[in-house]
Amino acid sequence: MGVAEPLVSLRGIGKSFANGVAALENFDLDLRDGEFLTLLGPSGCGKSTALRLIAGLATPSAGVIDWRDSAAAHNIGFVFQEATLLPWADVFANVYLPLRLAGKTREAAAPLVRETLALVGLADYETALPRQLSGGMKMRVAIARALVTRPRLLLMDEPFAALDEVTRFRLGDDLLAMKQRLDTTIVFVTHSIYESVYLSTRILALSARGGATVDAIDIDAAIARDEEFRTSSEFAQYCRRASAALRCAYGEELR
Ligand SMILES: Nc1ncnc2c1ncn2[C@@H]1O[C@H](COP(=O)(O)OP(=O)(O)OP(=O)(O)O)[C@@H](O)[C@H]1O
Repeated sequence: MGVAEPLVSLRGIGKSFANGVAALENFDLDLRDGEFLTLLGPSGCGKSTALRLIAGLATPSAGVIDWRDSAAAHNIGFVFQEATLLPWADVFANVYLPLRLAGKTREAAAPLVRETLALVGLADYETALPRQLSGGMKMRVAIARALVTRPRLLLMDEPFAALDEVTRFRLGDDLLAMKQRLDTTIVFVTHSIYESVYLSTRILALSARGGATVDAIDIDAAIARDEEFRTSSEFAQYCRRASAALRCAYGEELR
């Protein structure tokens, strides 16, 4: 992958709350089109706040968010740690929801909903209710719901944190396949160094206070993300660097 133009640029972003907490101070980010960017950092360093600002769910107290393509700004997928499905609605209805809100009829939306369910491996579960699904399957529905509008940008806030490790690995692999198929840019938040190295093309390690970037780690996008990579010395080296960056991000709190 060549050097791509930023999809969105954040410049000098500050975000303070009424209680006096400054979640972000002078935060800069150029999100490259097509990248898989992971924000890694201590609890409370402002990762979720950065996602919410990019999504337009919150407004910055300072700084500028500049979109190269305004259409991309208005079609963003968001996946949270909880799948947050409508419990009374079946899988089809949950995935159809964003299209329904956009005014599409069920008939018109059906091909896209079905294609998206197939993409996440749930083609046979259209009529299942959320309570009949495992945690991993619920998360697949949440991802399908986020992707059904074919957003250029997908924001994911610790989406796999509540899942067991094997499910996490599978979902990670499938997410990469979906990303490639749909050509989606992803910003991902995790506390897992291994997950960040395995999935990302770039990791930003953010400091405990104000979200300053303590390290930006580019991970060769050409590397195939598979078991061979997971057990390679290259993977171990990237993990060591990310781990050092995270220790640095915790700064004095660790001392
Ligand atoms: N609506 C709010 N009002 C007041 N303070 C807030 C609000 N939202 C976030 N904060 C504070 O801003 C700081 C950053 O929060 P944020 O959720 O962005 O961190 P995070 O890095 O995502 O944390 P975690 O890894 O624990 O999810 C925290 O100190 C948090 O308590």
